[in-house]
Parts: sequence; C-alpha cells; structure tokens
Amino acid sequence: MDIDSIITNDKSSMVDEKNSLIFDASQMKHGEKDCAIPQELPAPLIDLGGFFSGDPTTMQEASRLVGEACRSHGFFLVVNHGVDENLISSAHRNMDMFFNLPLSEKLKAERKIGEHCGYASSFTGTFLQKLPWKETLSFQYSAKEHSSHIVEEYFQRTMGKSFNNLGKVYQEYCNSMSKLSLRIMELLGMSLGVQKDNFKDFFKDNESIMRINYYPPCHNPELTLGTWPHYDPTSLTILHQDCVSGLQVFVDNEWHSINPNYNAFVVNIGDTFMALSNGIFKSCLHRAVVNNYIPRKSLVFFLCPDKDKVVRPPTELVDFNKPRIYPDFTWPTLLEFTQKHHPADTNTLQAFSNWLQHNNVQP
Ligand SMILES: C=C1C[C@]23C[C@@]1(O)CC[C@H]2[C@]1(C)CCC[C@@](C)(C(=O)O)[C@H]1[C@@H]3C(=O)O
Ligand SMILES: O=C(O)CCC(=O)C(=O)O
Ligand SMILES: [Fe+2]
Repeated sequence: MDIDSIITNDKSSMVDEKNSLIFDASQMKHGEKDCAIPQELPAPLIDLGGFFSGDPTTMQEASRLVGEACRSHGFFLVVNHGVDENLISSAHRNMDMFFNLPLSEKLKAERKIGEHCGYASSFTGTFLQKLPWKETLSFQYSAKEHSSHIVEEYFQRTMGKSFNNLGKVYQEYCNSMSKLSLRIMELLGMSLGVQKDNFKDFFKDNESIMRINYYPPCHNPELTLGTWPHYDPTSLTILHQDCVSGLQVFVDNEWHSINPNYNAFVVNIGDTFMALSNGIFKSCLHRAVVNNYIPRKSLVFFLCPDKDKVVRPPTELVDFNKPRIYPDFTWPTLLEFTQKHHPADTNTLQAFSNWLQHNNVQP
C-alpha cells in the first residue's frame, strides 16, 4: 500500500478530525479570547514611491508618519512599493498549489524538531505548543552574492525538480522583499534620526526567513486562533494578505482588524529591531484569527541580519547615562532561543534577555 493511500491527502479529513476535537477554551490566556468584534484600524498608509521621489516635504511627512506608528504600535502599511503585482499573484498561486498537495508530498519538507525551516501543521502534530489552526512552510533566504539561488535549491532538494518553477517564483519574491526591506530601512533610519544608510548597511547581507501560511476554515473559529498573540522575534516583517481578513494588531488595549489591501504590504517592527532601536521603536503585538467559511493565506518575509552582526543600537540612540534596555546579541542566538527554549510569544525579548544574563551568553 503506497504512502498516498495511507496518508490521505484529504485535507478536509485532517481538518475535520481536528474540528471534532473539543477545544478547551480555558487554555486561552486573557487577551486571546475574543470579546467584541474587533474594529478595523485606520492604519498609516505610507506611499513609498513618494518617499523616494526625493521631494523633501513628502520625505519628511513619510518619516513623521512612520516614526509615530513605530513609536506606538509598531506597524504601518506601504503602497506604491514597486513590487511587481504579477510576482505577488504568482506567489499566491504557488501557495495554493503547495498547500493543496497530498500530505505525503508536503511531508517531504517536514520541519524537524528544533529547526525553523520546513513544513509544519497543527493537523499532523508537528507544532510543539498549543495547536494553532494553520499549516506553514518556512525556508531560508540570503541576500549574499554566493547564495543567490538558495531558495530554488531548497525546493529542488526537498521537493524535487518538478518544483523548479515554484522555487524560482519564491526566489524572485524573496529578492524583491529583501530590496523592499532595505528601502524601508532607509525610511526607518530617517525616522530615528540616524545616518541614512546605517540600518540599510546593517541588513544588506540579510539572512532572512520566508514563510507561507495557510489557515483552513474552522467549525468553531471562536475557540482557536490561526497564530497566537505574539511579537515577531525577527527585525522587520513584510506581510501580504490574500483577500480574506484575519490579521489583527493589539493597539490601545484592544484587538483591531487590518483589512486586506492587495496593493499594500503590512510592515511591522519585530523584537530584534526594537532592541536595535534601543526600545524607541516598538515590536508589534499581533495575531491571526480564522473563520468558518473560507481558507486564508499570507506571505510573510521576516528580515533578519547576517549571523555575525551584533544587535547593538547606534550611538545616536543610546543615552550613556542610562543602562541599556537589552544586552548585545546576535540573531542566531535569539532564533535558537525561540526554537529550543521559548517559542516566540508576548514576552520573548524579556525572557531572552534574562536567559542571556543567567547563562552569561556573550555575542
Ligand atoms: C523566527 C520565527 C519563529 C516563528 C516564525 C519566525 O520566522 C517569525 C515568527 C515566529 C512565530 C510565527 C510567532 C508565533 C509562534 C510561532 C511558533 C508560530 O505560530 O509559528 C512562531 C514561529 C516559529 O516557528 O517558532
Ligand atoms: O497570517 C497572518 O496574517 C499573520 C502571520 C504572523 O503573524 C506570522 O507568521 O508571524
Ligand atoms: Fe507574526
């Protein structure tokens, strides 16, 4: 009997089986339970093309808006971003193709315990902690010259030659996300009043993580979540939602829905950039909810610095009369902490700082 007849590809049977589980809502901590229907948040919409037009007034206004947003809740939307819309659509189509594969095919990329890349699903028990209602595929990206085919090679190696086209699409998508990230880093640098290229140079050789998320419909969406409340431990997140809402951010003590906008990317500050900005810019608290009628998908690029970069705020942002808020660290140390000690949640950076001091870990 071949693997396909053993592991049915019938996603609905896996999802139905999970649907039948009585989800113990008491597992949800305060702030995870849904109370009122979240209101949409009029998120700051940054015209990136305008910022790069060179017009001083437009640049100043964009810098002010971004600074305001990142000093409070840590997210904003960018439009006129320059990313080819055909590439975005192709990335979404390939996400559909991947998640509609037979489970036996997806398990070729199965994520190993303690590793951050690969296929994981709460319907096959490969999520360690409280089971979120989603399937994910994460893979490494590198902006380094000698790694210019790292994404294509990942798909060829794990899924086989028939995935060459999918690998090329995500290689190109990640290239465009890396370029967009560096443009946003110029904007963040201006907002923080540091040298324009400071952060752009810091992330030039980024070794980032790309993730595609698939959230199946759930019979009892109010009893679970697609992604639990968390701060991304990474530096900057560039997220593209499909046309189904589900992303929520926690602002002014309540959850707000970020309605899908196909022409926009949602950009949020992560823990590593909060540390890099010496706590001036805030990591964004967010989650993903699910629904009972239509699947939802998201493309998420997590910008991460080169493994040797030490996360230390530029001197312009440090008050030497006060203690540093976060100790120096490297991203691989924080990544390993989230994979082996403390899954990313609403307290990662504080727990990590304590762990660094307790274990006397030096960068
Ligand atoms: C470094 C990472 C860990 C998670 C993926 C990511 O690349 C950035 C976001 C993190 C995550 C999505 C935050 C919520 C909990 C988590 C376990 C998940 O729901 O997938 C996190 C990811 C992880 O795989 O640890
Ligand atoms: O799918 C979403 O809208 C949010 C996903 C997310 O926060 C994550 O993958 O870190
Ligand atoms: Fe996130």
